[in-house]
Amino acid sequence: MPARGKEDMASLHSSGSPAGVDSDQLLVEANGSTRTLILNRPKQLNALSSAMIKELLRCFIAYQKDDGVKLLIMKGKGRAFCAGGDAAVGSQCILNVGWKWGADFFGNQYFLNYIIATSIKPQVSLLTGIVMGGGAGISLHGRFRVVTDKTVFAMPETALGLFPDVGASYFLSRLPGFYGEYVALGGARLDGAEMLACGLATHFVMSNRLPLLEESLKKVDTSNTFVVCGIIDQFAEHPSLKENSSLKRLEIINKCFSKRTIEEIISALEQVASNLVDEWVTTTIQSLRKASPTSLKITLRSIREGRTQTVGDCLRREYRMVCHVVRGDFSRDFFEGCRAILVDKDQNPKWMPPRLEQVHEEAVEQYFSRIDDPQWEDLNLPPRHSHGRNIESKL
Ligand SMILES: CC(C)(COP(=O)(O)OP(=O)(O)OC[C@H]1O[C@@H](n2cnc3c(N)ncnc32)[C@H](O)[C@@H]1OP(=O)(O)O)[C@@H](O)C(=O)NCCC(=O)NCCSC(=O)/C=C/c1ccc(O)cc1
Repeated sequence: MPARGKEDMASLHSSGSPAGVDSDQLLVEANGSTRTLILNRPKQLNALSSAMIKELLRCFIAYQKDDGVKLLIMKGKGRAFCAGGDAAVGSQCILNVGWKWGADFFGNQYFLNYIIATSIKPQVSLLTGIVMGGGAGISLHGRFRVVTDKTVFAMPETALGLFPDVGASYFLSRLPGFYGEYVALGGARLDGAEMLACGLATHFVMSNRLPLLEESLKKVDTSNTFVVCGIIDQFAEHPSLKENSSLKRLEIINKCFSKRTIEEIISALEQVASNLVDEWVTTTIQSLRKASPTSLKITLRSIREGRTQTVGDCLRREYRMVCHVVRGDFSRDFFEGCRAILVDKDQNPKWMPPRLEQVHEEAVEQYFSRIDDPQWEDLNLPPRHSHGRNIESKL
């Protein structure tokens, strides 16, 4: 993985396709001083390819220095905003080319997440439809996150043998109480109203009004966030939480997901289930039982560490973790998860080790260590000013 100490784009095109090839996967519309970036792989639910990540990075870096660009709008074509990194192609490339392909893919993606988190130009993401994994990474670090009545958000990586990355240990660990642990471990799906209430989203707009909002935003000629916020406010609504919303169970979530270990979390949930008939508790226990035991343990530690770290620290730590995952150093659950969920689609992954008690503390510890390879380097992120904690719960 090349160092990223400078915002140097030369290395970004060294290992992938030449600039311009696959460029239809990301469309860019210019209107005055706004740029609309459109993810354009609707058949794959806009899953992020290596080419898309490089092109997004090129755009973001160019816009930071371009006085003619004042506002960025990000959206997806079709029924999804973005269902994550392209794990189907990615896992095959890693198997065929080697783990360094994966390290390069994730290094570029996390660098993009960092540039977004520290961007001096405001970004408005129009999050309608599916927003998962890498899709959250390219939007939730930005200043404005607009959700709709059609938004379905999740960080489902523990079901895939991975862990919530793209800076999720930063943005999930800042949610109210232990809601972040709940969302990260069980891959729970949140709707637009829930995202707004917990602070992942900044605005809720009905999906049929998004085209009008977009037209208004395209006329913006300033980077002033108060002005941009004022425009979105004109379209925004304050939806109520559904009766079965997980946010109405925050007391239970805090009690159970604050436990020190996964085993204790599950046992606390089982205790609740024995005294309360609530489908939500049963579903939550089932999701945890179905996920990769290794993923669950490294995820819990990642979210806990993220609570006190900067976004850059979180991404650097996640990069170490993901390099161990793609090397298959301690477990090959990621490859098995991609096979079961995205390639063969039998939905029946065989995790190894299969049981929580077989994932020992020493194995978890190793995911947080440097990679034992003389050519490997930590993710090198340039010092930049973050626009800070912008997760504001409305509970
Ligand atoms: C619930 C979904 C989002 C929608 O379900 P659906 O409405 O029934 O639609 P389909 O599942 O039929 O999806 C339509 C198409 O999009 C494809 N797709 C849908 N998400 C994806 C997707 N993340 N990737 C690659 N094709 C996809 C999906 O395989 C399918 O392709 P095809 O069968 O050829 O029509 C479902 O597709 C789904 O669970 N997707 C996986 C979402 C997910 O776990 N995302 C976050 C984790 S992804 C991640 O962490 C990345 C890892 C990665 C690791 C290494 C790398 O090198 C690169 C990346």
